[in-house]
Formats: sequence, structure tokens, C-alpha cells
Amino acid sequence: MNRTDLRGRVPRPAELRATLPRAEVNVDAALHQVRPVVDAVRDRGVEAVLEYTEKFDGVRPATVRVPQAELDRALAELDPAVRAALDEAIARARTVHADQRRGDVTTQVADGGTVTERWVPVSRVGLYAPGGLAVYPSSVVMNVVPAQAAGVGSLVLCSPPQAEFGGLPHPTTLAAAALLGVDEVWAVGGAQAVAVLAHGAVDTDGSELAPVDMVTGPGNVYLTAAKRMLRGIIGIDSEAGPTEIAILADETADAGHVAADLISQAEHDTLAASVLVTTSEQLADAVDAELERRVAETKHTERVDTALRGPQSGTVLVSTVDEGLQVVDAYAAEHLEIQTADARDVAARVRNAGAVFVGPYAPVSLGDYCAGSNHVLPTGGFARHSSGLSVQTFLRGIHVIDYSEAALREVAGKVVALADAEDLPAHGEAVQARFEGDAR
Ligand SMILES: NC(=O)c1ccc[n+]([C@@H]2O[C@H](COP(=O)([O-])OP(=O)(O)OC[C@H]3O[C@@H](n4cnc5c(N)ncnc54)[C@H](O)[C@@H]3O)[C@@H](O)[C@H]2O)c1
Ligand SMILES: N[C@H](CO)Cc1c[nH]c[nH+]1
Ligand SMILES: [Zn+2]
Repeated sequence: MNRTDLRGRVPRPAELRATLPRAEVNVDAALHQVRPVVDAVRDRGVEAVLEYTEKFDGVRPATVRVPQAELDRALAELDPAVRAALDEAIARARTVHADQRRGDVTTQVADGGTVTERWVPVSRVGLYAPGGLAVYPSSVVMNVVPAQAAGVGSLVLCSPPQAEFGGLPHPTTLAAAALLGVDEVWAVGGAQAVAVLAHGAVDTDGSELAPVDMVTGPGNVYLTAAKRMLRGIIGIDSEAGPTEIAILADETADAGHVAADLISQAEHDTLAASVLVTTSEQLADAVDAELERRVAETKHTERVDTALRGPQSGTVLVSTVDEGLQVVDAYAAEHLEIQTADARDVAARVRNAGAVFVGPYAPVSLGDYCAGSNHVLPTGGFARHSSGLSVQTFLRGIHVIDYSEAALREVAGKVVALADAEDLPAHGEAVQARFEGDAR
């Protein structure tokens, strides 16, 4: 991998961000490419969806909505070992996400005056499970579990149709939806999926594809561009693009484990990013040697090799673990592994990451499937300001203001003073109107 030596001269965060490896995921360029797709789906509905599906996915499904019989069939034919693994992943994710649900909070502000924050689920949500270079039944779990735990009443899952499965999404994706109790699945991917979720359409059999209020889920640059473009018509979660792993390691780390973990995420995409930040040049050399051997032996050698050689991947040498923390905080990785002595203490000091994996027995692959945590996480540095999917993503906090006459009277003068200070006197008059008979 490329090497950057920052030993003894770690620059300030803004400069550091420019120095670190990062993918050129050009969402702006993709915006131009997906605009005609989004506009055509808005104007011509399913006819346009199917045209673009044929163009990009090489297949034309009979209907966009997957028939219930296909969901039942996929579940009945699911390999028992995969079913057991999905059951475990679902159970652990449900346990973790159930604990995230917030209760309503009422605050007594004055005698007779309360403000309540009431948490209300989004009514109808579109969830996306990718299906281009790889298929992602695990992303079905990671989208559906928090949405259900939040109490979202109506869910639709979209995933690209696969030519080898006759225009249906991958059977394991369908089986995962069935296991989770999702019965509305649409065979559509990429920008056309986001567009039809946002605008709705009429399916080829005359049934309604009802629009949603929000779209969540990871995907490639076209999906991300469409989400960015349609934001406002729909709500979206944080951008979750090409996968990233950063590993902060010292001389105590095992080079074989570090290399295996870097490869595991490079396997997703040629644009995936694998970054090692280390205090040990010896470890960096050993990891490079391990990569050489392991990349040749892994199944997706070409994809992994391209990702690891890309400008978005590399090794950064630092003098101390503290400097390493500055580097990984500036980078704000989707996944950050801490493989140092005192890994727990170091992990507790991380400020910016989508998820932190502590010590030698918490590889990112565990979080991808079975830790119970969510794997739809912010990429591209979005972890500096955004979180991954959680129950909170699907809830809106509504403030409920309840004041008695006496409580309003007590604060009326303050409202009037602030309204006058902003030269918005009608605001003050709206309060005074309630007390017009009062002596001043
Ligand atoms: N951050 C996360 O939480 C997370 C989780 C899982 C996967 N991922 C990432 O999601 C991505 C999945 O990407 P993918 O491509 O495998 O699947 P995808 O489902 O996102 O994209 C496939 C779709 O892209 C569309 N498409 C393909 N070429 C196009 C073109 N030239 N113009 C317009 N649209 C086009 C097609 O319609 C197709 O249905 C990977 O980068 C992976 O790393 C991220
Ligand atoms: N690492 C991906 C992004 O967090 C999620 C995933 C799904 N399947 C395997 N990995
Ligand atoms: Zn992964």
C-alpha cells in the first residue's frame, strides 16, 4: 500500500484531511448522470423504471413489486445454515436496537407550563439493500431491524433485480425480507429505486407503488447521488457509500489479522478504502508482506488489489498512539479498529468514527453480520457529523408546548420585549391579545 510518513510532524486537522488517503467518489459528477433517470421516473413512472433497469441491470422484471409467492419460495428454499445465521444476526440486532428506543420526556418549565418531546416514527420508509458487485441480505437486516424497533408502520424494501434470477432480487435478500416480516419488496436498484420511492408510480399490473417519506440504506455513487438530489421530497439517512476501514495499530498487533481485516473491506468495491495508521514501521512492513500473500489467495483478488493500490488506501506512520488518534479523528472512518496495547482506553478517546472495534477479537466482519451493532455507517468523513442507522434515524421528536393562562401571563412581557427587539411586534400582540382586559 502507499505509505505516508507523518512521524513527528502531524499537521493540523484541516491540513491533515487533505494529506490522508481518501477515495475520489465524485458524487457531483454522478448527480449529472442520474438527473435524467430521476426526471424520467418522475415523469413517466414504471415505464422509465423498467427502461433504466434493462439498461443498468440487464433484465426487465414483469412487475416492480415482487409477488408474495416469490418471498415465500425464497424462504422455503433458504439454506438452513444461512437461515440459522440470519436468525442469529436478527436476534442480536433486535436486542441492541430495542435498547435504543427513547421514551417521551416532559419538562416542567414553569407552574402550569410544560414542554414534552414526543418521539413519533416516520410513517412510510423505503429501505435499500445493494445488489451490484455483491448482494447484501445482511443490509436488509440492518435497515429493517431499527425501522421496526422505531415502530415504522409501513416498510418497502428495494434491491436490484438479478438477471440470473429472472429479474428478482437475490433469493437470500428475499428470504431475509420474509424472515423479518417485510412483505413489500420492489425489484429496482440504483437511482431509479430512489426516484420511484420518492415519487411513487403505478406498477405494470395496475397496482400502486405508493411513495415513501424517507429512504435509507447504503449503495454506490449513483444511489448516493439520487438520495442527495431527492432530499427534501424525501428524508434520507447519512450518506453510506463505498466501505472504509481504518486500523490504528502499534507493535503489539498481529500483522496477519491486520492484513485480513484490510482485505475484508477492500473486497466490497474497487473504491473501498483500507487505511493502516501505525506507530510501528516493522508492523507496516509485515502487513505489506501479509497483504502480498493473502491478496493473491483471496477470491476477489482483482477487486481487492485495485482497492488496496488506489489513492484511497495506504499506510500512515506516526510517532505515538496519541498522534495516531489525531490522524484517525481527522480521517473519521466508517469503521475504526483499535489494535494497540490498552485498546479499550485508546478506543474511549476516539472522537470521530462510524463504529469502533476494540482489540484483537472485534474485527469489522463481526460488526458486518453478527455483533448486534448496525453496519449502515457514514463514509467519506461524514462520521465527523453524522451517525449510522439506529432506531433514532426513524423517529422524529415533536415538541408539545402546553401552557396555562397563568403560565403565559407570567412570561408575556418577555415575549413582547423579544418580539419588539426583532421588530416583529405582531408576535408580541398575539400574546397581548389574550390579556387585553388586564391592568398594565
Ligand atoms: N456504508 C455502508 O453501510 C455499506 C454497507 C453495504 C455496502 N456498502 C457499499 O455499497 C456499495 C454497493 O454498490 P453496488 O454497486 O455493489 O450495488 P448498488 O445496489 O448500490 O448499485 C447497483 C445499481 O447501480 C445502478 N447502476 C450501475 N451502473 C450505473 C450507471 N452507469 N449509471 C447509473 N446507475 C448505474 C444499477 O441500477 C444497479 O441496480 C459498495 O460501494 C459497498 O461498499 C456500504
Ligand atoms: N462492511 C459493509 C459496510 O459497513 C457492510 C457489509 C455487508 N456485508 C458485508 N459487509
Ligand atoms: Zn463488509
